[in-house]
Amino acid sequence: MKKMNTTEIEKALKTLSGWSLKDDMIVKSFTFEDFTEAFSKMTHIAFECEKQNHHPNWENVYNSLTIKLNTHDADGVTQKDIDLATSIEKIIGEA
Ligand SMILES: C[C@H](O)[C@H](O)[C@H]1CNC2=NC(N)=NC(=O)C2=N1
Repeated sequence: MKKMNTTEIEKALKTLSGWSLKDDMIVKSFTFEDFTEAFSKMTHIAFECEKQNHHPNWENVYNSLTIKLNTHDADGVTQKDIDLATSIEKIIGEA
């Protein structure tokens, strides 16, 4: 899949909320009520990642979660990252 340029990425990020471009990755941090909620969301996200065969770089510290997405083969951001970020937004928005 083709690596997107900065203009294309910034345009795509306008369809999402709170994601930014940093070091050739799209990044967002989330804060949850507690570790149980954070890990529950991570589990849900993990199943979606398997479906899409696209996986995050992420860091969880207690109730916080930082997700960074890129595409290894393209060495940058592709539509696959935008699609996964869109799915993650949906999952986080669910009760
Ligand atoms: C072989 C397999 O398709 C690849 O390693 C997949 C798996 N998950 C992936 N996840 C992410 N974020 N980027 C990739 O390029 C990627 N590639």
